[in-house]
Amino acid sequence: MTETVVVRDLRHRYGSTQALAGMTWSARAGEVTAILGPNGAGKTTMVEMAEGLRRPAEGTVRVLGEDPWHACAEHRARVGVMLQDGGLPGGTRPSRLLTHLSRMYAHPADVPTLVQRLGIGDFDRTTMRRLSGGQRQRVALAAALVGRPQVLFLDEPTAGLDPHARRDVWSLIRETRETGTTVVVTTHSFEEAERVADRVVVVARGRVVADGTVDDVAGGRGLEESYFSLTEDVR
Ligand SMILES: Nc1ncnc2c1ncn2[C@@H]1O[C@H](COP(=O)(O)OP(=O)(O)OP(=O)(O)O)[C@@H](O)[C@H]1O
Repeated sequence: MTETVVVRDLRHRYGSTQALAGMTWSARAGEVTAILGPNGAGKTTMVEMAEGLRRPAEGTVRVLGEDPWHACAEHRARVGVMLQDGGLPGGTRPSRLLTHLSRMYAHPADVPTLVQRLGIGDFDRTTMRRLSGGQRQRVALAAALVGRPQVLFLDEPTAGLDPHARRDVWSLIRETRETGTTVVVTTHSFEEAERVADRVVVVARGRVVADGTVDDVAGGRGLEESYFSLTEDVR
């Protein structure tokens, strides 16, 4: 299987904080890779580098074979991004925004289908700024999917969602993987990792401390227990 996201020996400091201390992992096409790790472990910093939003001080990132920092518009159109804070304009209504975004792509997803799958129709007459956190989260996910990306980065996609919405998002993630997309999900939820991930990367203090299938990392004692022993010294 093709490795479509490759992170090699990434190092990065913010002043005296060593955010990344030699981070190495990769993700493959048609698989969901979950990145788990305590607050401050370096997940967001690393994902921002893979998205081309931040330039690594040292090390390399390749997404679909290219350096995301120097990538052209065509490359960026093949990568879907869902950020924690959404970054979506406040004055528009969800479907209008998604239709607008879909016109930026040559082969977009069908907006009414996305709206229906993510239950956006229930609040589609409300402007973005008046939506609840969970509703905004669903629109942010739809915005990441609308270009039918080959690589999809999801930063805590179900944080703050109710159980029904969480289940819908998980099935959408699995369906997206079935189309051959590489999905990279950062999460604090063991349940999420167990339900959607093919591979799990556990990070702590800017390094990978475990990497493999969910079963590999769980090591017969459950993902949660294994995670606590892997990251014990961090707190
Ligand atoms: N812009 C910044 N300036 C200074 N320090 C930063 C900046 N961004 C992150 N850091 C620090 O770098 C470290 C890694 O942060 P990062 O946000 O990458 O972690 P994370 O694993 O995504 O955490 P969380 O689970 O809380 O989202 C933390 O110690 C954080 O305080």
